[in-house]
Amino acid sequence: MKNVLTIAGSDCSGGAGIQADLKTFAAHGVYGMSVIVSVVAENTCRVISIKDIPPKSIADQIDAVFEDIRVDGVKIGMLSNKEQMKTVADKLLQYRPRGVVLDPVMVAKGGCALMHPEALETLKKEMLPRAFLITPNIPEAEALTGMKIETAEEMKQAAALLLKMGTQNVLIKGGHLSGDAVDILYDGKEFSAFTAERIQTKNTHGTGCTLSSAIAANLANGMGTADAVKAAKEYVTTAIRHALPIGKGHGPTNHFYTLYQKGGLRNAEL
Ligand SMILES: Nc1ncnc2c1ncn2[C@@H]1O[C@H](COP(=O)(O)OP(=O)(O)OP(=O)(O)O)[C@@H](O)[C@H]1O
Ligand SMILES: Cc1ncc(CO)c(N)n1
Repeated sequence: MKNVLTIAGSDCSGGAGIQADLKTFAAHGVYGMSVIVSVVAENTCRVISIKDIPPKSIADQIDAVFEDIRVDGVKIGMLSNKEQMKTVADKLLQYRPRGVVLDPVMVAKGGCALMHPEALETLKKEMLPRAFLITPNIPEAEALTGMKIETAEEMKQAAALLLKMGTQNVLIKGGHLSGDAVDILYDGKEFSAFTAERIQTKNTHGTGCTLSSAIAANLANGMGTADAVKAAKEYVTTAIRHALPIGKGHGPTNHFYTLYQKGGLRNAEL
């Protein structure tokens, strides 16, 4: 079995962050581990408070994992501030794990900032060059490039700019545009589009976390980059189509449906 680590924030309501990542890992048959960088008191409606974990504790958690266990893949989500980013970047340089998928989380669904805006430059300089693949949504790609992105052509231009910042692959997610949900992958040589029909639902809490974790798990399981993204896109589309009407706001993605279809769950009520 492959071992995959998520470095991200905790969502106590279970729909996004570390909790979404670990559920996604389990559904992909990989052994999940977690380094918590921030405790976010949030639910499907709002963020109540954010408690950042001190950099020393983040470094210790990363050491605890790497000194003992082979790490076959890493997903990085919410990083709240510059110091946390520098700490994680240093540890990535020290341990040099393969297949780092960086989801540059900036803002929660309801509009609450999960990253301090002044950390943007550190994200660009310290984190992007350490990533095998980054998965920004449209507003994140706009913040990172300074471009306005409204069309597939502009997504491609932004992806090319992001690649120049040092990451090896870029997947810009089109969830925030209208029409089909089209994500565009750029590996420095060619662009590939991954298209899914847009599902009419308000239950989209944790979609980005689900997608990036599924990609990290697929890469760890030995898939090539485009195949890993294709399979992850199919996974997240199914997880949104069958999203759970839990909570009063944006309900979470469903990590059980694919397993259930394959007969992998008994006595589950879906
Ligand atoms: N309504 C939808 N129907 C189908 N696919 C969707 C829908 N909304 C988002 N997606 C897809 O879900 C994935 C996550 O994209 P999205 O742009 O929502 O990420 P995000 O904004 O980072 O999510 P998060 O809420 O976790 O921060 C992408 O593959 C996107 O195309
Ligand atoms: C902890 C956490 N990470 C990421 C997101 C973005 O979905 C969120 N809402 N909460």
